[in-house]
Amino acid sequence: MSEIEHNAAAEAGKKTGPRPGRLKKTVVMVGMMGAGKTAVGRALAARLRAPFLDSDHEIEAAANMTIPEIFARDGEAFFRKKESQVIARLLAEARGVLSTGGGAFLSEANRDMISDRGVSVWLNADLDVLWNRVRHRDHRPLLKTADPYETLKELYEARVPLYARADLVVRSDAQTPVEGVVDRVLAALATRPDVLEMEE
Ligand SMILES: Nc1ncnc2c1ncn2[C@@H]1O[C@H](COP(=O)(O)OP(=O)(O)OP(=O)(O)O)[C@@H](O)[C@H]1O
Ligand SMILES: O=C(O)C1=C[C@@H](O)[C@@H](O)[C@H](O)C1
Ligand SMILES: [Mg+2]
Repeated sequence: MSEIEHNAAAEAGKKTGPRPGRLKKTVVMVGMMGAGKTAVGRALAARLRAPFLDSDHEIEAAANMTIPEIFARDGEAFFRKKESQVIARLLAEARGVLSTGGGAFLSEANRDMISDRGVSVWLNADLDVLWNRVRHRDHRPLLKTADPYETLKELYEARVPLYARADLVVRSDAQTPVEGVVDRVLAALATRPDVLEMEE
């Protein structure tokens, strides 16, 4: 068999292997800002042909304000209340992929809702990777401090033990493109027939 034929056969073989099928629970992406919850969640939903939901986006749409505007006008506690309400609504409404905001999984009530109706996936990235992804953007109000790197580091260190309570952990590193991280999430979900049916 020529190399081209061999590659074609390998491709065809891949297509006949088990493929992701129906979602039985909502896949909930959790983790730090910049981990890729939105980018990976959207691409994962497309691969699963499932609805994509993003709690930050839904909060902004419902308030007709941006997240920095909500923090500035109403404060973080108000934002967190809205975030919990939106997550409850999205978990009840659709079965799909739900990307949360970076602080959503810190609340015990949110974690309980998520584990009742979904499966949580922590996208875990090293601090320097997170920093490189968030440093040039200014739409994250918690990083509007005199030393945003230090703030990100403090948030990271305080939050890691809580993110670690997620059902599944997937690495989101600097070398792996979004679709590669999606492959890792799918591989993790393939170990959970209670969440994702696989099709021959
Ligand atoms: N694996 C990756 N490879 C390259 N770029 C990535 C990867 N994952 C995320 N990014 C980029 O990093 C930036 C931050 O990603 P994203 O907005 O998805 O993070 P997030 O976890 O949703 O953050 P937040 O909690 O603030 O909503 C985006 O510009 C995104 O395209
Ligand atoms: O990490 C956080 O606490 C946040 C992350 C973003 O997704 C937004 O939800 C908001 O900027 C707060
Ligand atoms: Mg996001």
